[in-house]
Amino acid sequence: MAETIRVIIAGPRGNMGKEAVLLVNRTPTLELVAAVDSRNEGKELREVEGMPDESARVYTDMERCLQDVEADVLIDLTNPEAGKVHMDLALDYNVRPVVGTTGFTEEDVKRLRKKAEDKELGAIIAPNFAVGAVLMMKFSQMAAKYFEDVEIIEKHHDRKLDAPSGTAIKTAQLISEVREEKKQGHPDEKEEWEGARGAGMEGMHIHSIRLPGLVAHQEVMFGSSGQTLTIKHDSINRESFMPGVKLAVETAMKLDTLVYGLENIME
Ligand SMILES: NC(=O)C1=CN([C@@H]2O[C@H](COP(=O)(O)OP(=O)(O)OC[C@H]3O[C@@H](n4cnc5c(N)ncnc54)[C@H](OP(=O)(O)O)[C@@H]3O)[C@@H](O)[C@H]2O)C=CC1
Ligand SMILES: O=C(O)C1=N[C@H](C(=O)O)C[C@H](O)C1
Repeated sequence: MAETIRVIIAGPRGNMGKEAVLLVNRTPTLELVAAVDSRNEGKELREVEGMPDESARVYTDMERCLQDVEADVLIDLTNPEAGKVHMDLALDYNVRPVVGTTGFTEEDVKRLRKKAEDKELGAIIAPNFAVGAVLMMKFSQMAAKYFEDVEIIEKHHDRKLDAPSGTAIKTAQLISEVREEKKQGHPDEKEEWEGARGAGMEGMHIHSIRLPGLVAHQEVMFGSSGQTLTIKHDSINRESFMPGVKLAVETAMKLDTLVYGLENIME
């Protein structure tokens, strides 16, 4: 039988954290050894409303948790500020971080990769754990070889803190690997209302929509003479992300570097 992976979850009451707790709870090869929350210090997780029957202790201080508990992997699903601090601390304490939290810059990723490699630890930052979303990004990268003009439209629930989404940024980065920089639209185009053309990266445009009722959705729309191509993905619940979280936790145990993006570990 495979060895059990000891997991800490940061953000267990959040939309994603809740699903991650259920994932670990139902997976025999994973063991929840602690949770890091912004409240509920010292409780057992099962005493926290909405949590399953897990005896793992809740900490409000990540460093204290890492000092007290023997763990293999930290799953972080919090917010950009906390996520960065947590990831650094996990590496300090030889715990492999699997981070779904978005809002990491390219500089953050570079610095953290160096730290993971210095410590010979696996680490994963995945802007999107949904397999379909990863395929949508890969297909968009393929399409970008044939279409120079592209607009990314990402749509999320209105509780989301960061814009553009981590997925939209990653999509633009993957496209930019195969596409020459190009200013799109009319050369004399002028934004009459600031923001009308969205955010920009190397001439690509990213539009962020936030509405109650949405979960996580993205369309990558390409256009050339006489045709458009739209590649679209929808996550209609947070369970959609969990197979990717499990894959990332298992893979982090075998790596000695930081991987940014699930496409790098999907067979
Ligand atoms: N990679 C992926 O596939 C996905 C990534 N995400 C990303 O994951 C992150 C979380 O998303 P989501 O679950 O929707 O957000 P939520 O706001 O629902 O959950 C975040 C949780 O983190 C808690 N938290 C905040 N600060 C700390 C801290 N310092 N220590 C411990 N817990 C803390 C919050 O507690 P409190 O409310 O008390 O502040 C809250 O319970 C976001 O960055 C989002 O973009 C989301 C979906 C998929
Ligand atoms: O905040 C979210 O909900 C999501 N965040 C990630 C992102 O920023 O891309 C992944 C997914 O889109 C859901």
